[in-house]
Amino acid sequence: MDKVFIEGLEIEALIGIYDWERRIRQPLVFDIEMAFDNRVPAATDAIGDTLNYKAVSKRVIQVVSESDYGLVETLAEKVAAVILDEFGVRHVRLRLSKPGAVRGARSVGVIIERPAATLAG
Ligand SMILES: Nc1nc2c(c(=O)[nH]1)N=C([C@H](O)[C@@H](O)CO)CN2
Repeated sequence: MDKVFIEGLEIEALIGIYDWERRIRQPLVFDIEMAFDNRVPAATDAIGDTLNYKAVSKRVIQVVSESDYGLVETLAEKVAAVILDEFGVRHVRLRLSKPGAVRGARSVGVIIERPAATLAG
């Protein structure tokens, strides 16, 4: 399956389980891979036929900027759900990095893969 990806999308967020983290905003970095059949936009050369990575990026920035969670797991799940629900994506792989969270580590975080919910019946 083809993919559309967004790499290294840095967004400041209110995130963390400790008191000091509730008082600041911290940088998060998103790497997102979305399954999409790119043959149609390749044939038409029309932006309207694409999974528009700029539109997805803008929506992710909005969701993350307005979010307020303790765990990166919770935020990753929320962002994945928005991509699947609002952009008609059938499968998403999302890596959420929290650089600087652990001294000595370049980064920490989570990687999740979620298929779109299949309809019963
Ligand atoms: N699996 C996780 N472990 C930790 C998280 C998290 O969100 N998921 N968060 C923290 C703290 O907020 C940390 O980032 C502060 O340095 C610790 N472990």
